[in-house]
Amino acid sequence: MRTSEGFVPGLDGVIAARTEISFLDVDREKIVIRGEDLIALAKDKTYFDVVHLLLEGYIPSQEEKSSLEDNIKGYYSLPEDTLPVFNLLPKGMHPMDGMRTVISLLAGYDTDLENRSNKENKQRAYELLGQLPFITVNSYFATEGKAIASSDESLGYSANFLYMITGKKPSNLEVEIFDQLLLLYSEHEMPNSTFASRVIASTNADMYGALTGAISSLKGHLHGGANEAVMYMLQEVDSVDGFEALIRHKLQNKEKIMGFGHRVYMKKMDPRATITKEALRKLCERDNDDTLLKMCEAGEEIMREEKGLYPNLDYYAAPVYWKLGIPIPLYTPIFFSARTAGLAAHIIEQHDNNRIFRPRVEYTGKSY
Ligand SMILES: CC(=O)SCCNC(=O)CCNC(=O)[C@H](O)C(C)(C)COP(=O)(O)OP(=O)(O)OC[C@H]1O[C@@H](n2cnc3c(N)ncnc32)[C@H](O)[C@@H]1OP(=O)(O)O
Ligand SMILES: O=C([O-])CC(=O)C(=O)O
Repeated sequence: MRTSEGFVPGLDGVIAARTEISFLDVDREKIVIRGEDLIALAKDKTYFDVVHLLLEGYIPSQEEKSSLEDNIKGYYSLPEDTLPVFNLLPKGMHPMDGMRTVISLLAGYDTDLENRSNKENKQRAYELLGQLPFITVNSYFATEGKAIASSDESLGYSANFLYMITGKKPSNLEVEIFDQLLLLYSEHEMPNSTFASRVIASTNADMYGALTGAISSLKGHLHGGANEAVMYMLQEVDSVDGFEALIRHKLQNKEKIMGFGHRVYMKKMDPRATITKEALRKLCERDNDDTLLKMCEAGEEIMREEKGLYPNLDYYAAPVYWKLGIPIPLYTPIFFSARTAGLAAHIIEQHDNNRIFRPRVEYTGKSY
């Protein structure tokens, strides 16, 4: 819908940036990242392949990937004097708000904060990616009143991330599935959070500021917060019949069902959801219990029949997180942590070729 003055509610379909980073090619069911298809990459590449692709522009060789992992491992911990801030986070605060606070604080530890060069920005992004598992997990633990967890540097990035969350050495299957989730969440063109970060970066604000804006955006239930909402909904019942009745009841009450619909995919399945559905199937097989899969499939069926709507990534990601033993308040923080690779690429691109965002309005106020 475009009004006579050119106003498009929600900027639906409006082109807001020229980018070399990514594009959703819905017709060809591809999520194009610097010329590669994320959906194809999800089958045989890892999160760090995509981190390298996003920040360096190409899929790394095995050697380049190992050196990237080693480099990022060097940033697993935070400056010692930032640690007390975790204890100051109020109990019961959502960890997304804790993360927003800690990332904001890190700006004060950047000795070259006003440097927006491509090289310096990339270095910042790598340091943050190294620090994010610590920030994510401990923002949750602190707000739960639990002791700070430390990293295990003998483990790979995804294995360590999962280990810090659960306190158990994860199996190969668990690491593979968790890494694939990080990869799938890493970048998605111009969602609200990416737009928010580019708008902030366009004032020449620093990366920490742009990322804290993105965290705030991503927390909302219409965006990243949906994965937590999906799991709370699944927990309301414990059977396929119960879930069907719940969804029908919500639809009758004209409630939105979390995990369905998407501004760009609209009446099509998010291709990432097909992959997470498969991951859920594997975890259900491992547990010899397919209740969660059957519940989700029943919800999918009702939404297709009643609304012509399909799952987005968050719908099947939620039960996958659950099966991996991850507490629900960490679902959106993990999304943000993975997405920092894509967000950083966008912030860097904005800084490298900037014009401040400053749109106009259609005035509907009192006459003057
Ligand atoms: C990884 C991610 O961040 S993906 C997004 C995660 N968010 C969610 O899962 C939240 C649920 N989904 C939604 O709220 C929406 O589909 C959004 C926010 C994702 C997209 O919003 P928009 O593009 O503005 O679509 P909009 O909300 O206008 O929906 C269009 C129509 O479909 C309906 N609709 C859209 N999503 C849903 C839903 N999940 N449940 C029920 N109805 C829905 C709307 O009510 C509207 O119906 P109407 O035309 O009769 O009024
Ligand atoms: O693209 C969007 O609007 C939301 C989304 O799926 C994502 O950020 O992964």
